[in-house]
Amino acid sequence: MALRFALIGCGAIGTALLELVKDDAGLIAAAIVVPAGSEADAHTVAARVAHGAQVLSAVPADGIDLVVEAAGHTAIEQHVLPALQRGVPAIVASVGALSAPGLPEQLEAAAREGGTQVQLIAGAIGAIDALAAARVGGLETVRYTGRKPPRAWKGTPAEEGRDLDALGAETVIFEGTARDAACLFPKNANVAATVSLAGLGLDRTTVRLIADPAVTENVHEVEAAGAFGRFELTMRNQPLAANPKTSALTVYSAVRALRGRVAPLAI
Ligand SMILES: NC(=O)C1=CN([C@@H]2O[C@H](COP(=O)(O)OP(=O)(O)OC[C@H]3O[C@@H](n4cnc5c(N)ncnc54)[C@H](OP(=O)(O)O)[C@@H]3O)[C@@H](O)[C@H]2O)C=CC1
Ligand SMILES: O=C([O-])CC(=O)C(=O)O
Repeated sequence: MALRFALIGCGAIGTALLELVKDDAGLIAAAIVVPAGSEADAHTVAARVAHGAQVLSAVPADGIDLVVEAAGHTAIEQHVLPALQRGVPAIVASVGALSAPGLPEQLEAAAREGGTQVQLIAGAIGAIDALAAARVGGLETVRYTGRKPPRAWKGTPAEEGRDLDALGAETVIFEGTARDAACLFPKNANVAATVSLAGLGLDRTTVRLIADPAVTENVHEVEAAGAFGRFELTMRNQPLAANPKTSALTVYSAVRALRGRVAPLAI
């Protein structure tokens, strides 16, 4: 039987995800959940790539096997927690939401109450498997650097005291913990939270965020060292045309997680 999923958020990630899975026999987009007042755009997307999906402002109480969150930090408390409590598993892209004190514990409690599980996807970053495995042996340092073109930092605290359009050279816009990065840059530093949750935690992972007029990609670097040895990872991700803050790889990561729920052999 096909898996009926509810997609939360129908922006750059959500729309691209629906396009990619529209012909998957094992997956049915049963519902698209968007904020009240934003239904019109979601109906247009549904008519194109998700026939039969209901457009709603909450996850339906029945008939949903899985929720896929691609909306933003607020959607975790609003939609993911109640779904988990009802026993519906969840795939989450807005990993930075877990920087809010208490939210990881609330997610765990909700999943336990519902006898289910919440899966945090790797999203725009790689080597999360290696990092999480390395943690078993003990990690010493984990450093993450996120570098994006200036336009990707529009609408964030990076604009305070500087004109992003006038940057002539790379500029460090944040240095600190993964927790503060994820909290201050909710649409740009989910990856910082993901790296930290897989590795040394939100308060011991050091983060630098850079606006760089010399790059066109979203460049993510991780340096990790511990009992396992060390690794250096560089990702040069293509941003989505629909949202320059978001890498296309995030969509593919969500699709991979979704397909992994029904594939007879998953990798
Ligand atoms: N893990 C990772 O590597 C990455 C994670 N992300 C996460 O994914 C999120 C979505 O990214 P992207 O698609 O590019 O963003 P967009 O802004 O393009 O789309 C967000 C969509 O979610 C909707 N939305 C916002 N809040 C809610 C809510 N509480 N409930 C339901 N729908 C909601 C928006 O509706 P409206 O337009 O009406 O506000 C919009 O349809 C980011 O905010 C970020 O948290 C992003 C990139 C990488
Ligand atoms: O998509 C990316 O390149 C990373 C991103 O926005 C995030 O970590 O929130």
